[in-house]
Amino acid sequence: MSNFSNQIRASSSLIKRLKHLRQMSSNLVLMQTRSFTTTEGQRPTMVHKRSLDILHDPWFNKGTAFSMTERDRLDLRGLLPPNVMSTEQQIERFMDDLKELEVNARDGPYEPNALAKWRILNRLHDRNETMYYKVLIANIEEYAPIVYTPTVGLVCQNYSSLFRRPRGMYFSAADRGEMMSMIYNWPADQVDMIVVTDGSRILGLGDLGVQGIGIAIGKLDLYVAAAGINPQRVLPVMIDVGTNNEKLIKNPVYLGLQQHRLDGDEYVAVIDEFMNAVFTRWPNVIVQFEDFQSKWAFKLLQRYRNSYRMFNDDVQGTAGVAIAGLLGAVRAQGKPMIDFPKQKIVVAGAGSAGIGVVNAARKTMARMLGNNASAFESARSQFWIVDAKGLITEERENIDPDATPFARKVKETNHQGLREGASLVEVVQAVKPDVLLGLSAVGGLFSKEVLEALKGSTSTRPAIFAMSNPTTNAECTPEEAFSIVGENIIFASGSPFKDVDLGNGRIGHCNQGNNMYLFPGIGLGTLLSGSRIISDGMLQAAAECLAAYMTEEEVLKGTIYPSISSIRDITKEVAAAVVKEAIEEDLAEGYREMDARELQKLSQEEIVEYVKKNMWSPEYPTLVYKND
Ligand SMILES: NC(=O)C1=CN([C@@H]2O[C@H](COP(=O)(O)OP(=O)(O)OC[C@H]3O[C@@H](n4cnc5c(N)ncnc54)[C@H](O)[C@@H]3O)[C@@H](O)[C@H]2O)C=CC1
Ligand SMILES: CC(=O)C(=O)O
Ligand SMILES: [Mg+2]
Repeated sequence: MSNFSNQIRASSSLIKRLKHLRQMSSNLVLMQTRSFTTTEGQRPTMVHKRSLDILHDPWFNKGTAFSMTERDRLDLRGLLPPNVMSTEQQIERFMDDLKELEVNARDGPYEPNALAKWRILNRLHDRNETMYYKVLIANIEEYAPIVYTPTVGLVCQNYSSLFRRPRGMYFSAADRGEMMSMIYNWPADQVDMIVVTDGSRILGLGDLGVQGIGIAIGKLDLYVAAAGINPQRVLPVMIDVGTNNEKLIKNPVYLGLQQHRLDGDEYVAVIDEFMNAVFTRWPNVIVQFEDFQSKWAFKLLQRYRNSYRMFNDDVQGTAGVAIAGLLGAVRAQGKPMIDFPKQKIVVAGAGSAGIGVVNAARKTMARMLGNNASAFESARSQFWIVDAKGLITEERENIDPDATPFARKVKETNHQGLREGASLVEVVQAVKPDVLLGLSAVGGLFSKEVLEALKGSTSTRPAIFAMSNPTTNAECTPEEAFSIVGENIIFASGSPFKDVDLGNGRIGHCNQGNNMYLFPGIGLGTLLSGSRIISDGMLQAAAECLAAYMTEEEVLKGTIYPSISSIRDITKEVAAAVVKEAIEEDLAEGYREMDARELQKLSQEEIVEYVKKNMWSPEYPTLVYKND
């Protein structure tokens, strides 16, 4: 009997509790409903979350509509693009995107499936990082062109409408004086790798302002997939100092600051503040500068490279990849690498990438010639640089200081029948180069006339590097190169192209000459060596490792770069070469339990093993709840 009455008592108290809970939840729904039909003077909604947890909660997330005071109150500052939007603007942006998708799906002005694939992959990235990277690694050949060049270019061009869930951090000109506290809004305690851009020159697509964050995200995808950097420890960063792209300034749904770019000391002060903030919070982080316009790329590199762990991928990564390819082209002619200083090289483009390549190639030649002043001078004379104004000579007015060392001397140009501003065709006709290398961002620059002129090359196997990105900016296609110059050429492009069918079972091989073969290994090697800076020697070791990766048989067949399907293996080797060089230069300070003394003791094989062991792989860990 007493048992029975106990049960009655228990169930009536349970019913009371349930009623109470139901009342509470309907109050909550009421509060939430009210908070979403905002009216002035309305009671606020209490949230027990902060930072990314709010942005990832569909109940509370307002995306770009969070006001600046809310961003400050909820630790959201820096986690969203700087432009605060109204609900109407958000809906306009969303509808634009929806309609764009319909247009793309109907007539495919670019590559409609590529963008659709990016959207699907991006959603997977937001839902489940482990699965995302498993898919990416297993299908890298198919999906690198989606998360990286060329599709990432299209993504950046359309980022204001594609933007859904924020990824990475945004620092803007309006955040001056606040960055040191903002950096602590990032939820991860440790960050190993940052890719930062100011959006001023995204691939060959020009100034895309805040939308350039897409390139930082794409590069970090390769850091995870190729170098095995833990995805919880990467951080894409956009420094929004405005944009000089008038279309974006006028676009009502643009996500960034709608003002012209800061310049001069004001600009440098913003970048300085950012560098100070990130290295204060994460002293061991590595910062890769990406797609900064040439004007700032070199200056910032010189400013920071001796005091911070940083490098500029467009200047230094591209240079290393080009050198590996140029050495491969020498071997493909059946000559030893040491013949490299005899190569005549015409370069179209004198920006961060072009000048980066000629500087590094000149140093490589000089080293092969004895590494003295006369070797350095002699190496200079192997390069002809053509920019938007034609051949660069001493007679150029207002010559860019970075190009000055390569300006041809008047007596040399006279001797060759050339002159200041000579066209690319004239230069190729007169020089008869072994190599024609394009980093101009001008699609089709290697026209029929230019390629016809290259048929006069004195090389037994002329090499064409159409390295500009994305695909439409390539200086020529492999079909044009093989059909006009001949089947015996070496061809490489920055974005992927298919091999060319030359008939009768013969294939014209299309290499991808892209800094993706080096930057992941440079970053990983620097991290695992614990080097405080990234030295020229470490970059050179990376380039030489890539050059040596290809066998004699492969280069003779015209394959001077590896297939992207082996990028994880190449990256491991490149990283090991970087670690070894850092040890030899006495820069290595160690990483975690591997201190500097332990590193010194490692053999070549042990270094490779050490690198391999520290590469993250996408496997689900067992999760256990811990109440801190
Ligand atoms: N394959 C790869 O790994 C990489 C490719 N790139 C590509 O290189 C290109 C250039 O990048 P940056 O040097 O940073 O750009 P930039 O804008 O600083 O330089 C472009 C250069 O091309 C020159 N140019 C323009 N029109 C020309 C013409 N008609 N003839 C000859 N030269 C001309 C300009 O005067 C300038 O010197 C971009 O398309 C970029 O995507 C950059 C880095 C890596
Ligand atoms: C590949 C690369 O870094 C660029 O095109 O800028
Ligand atoms: Mg770049």
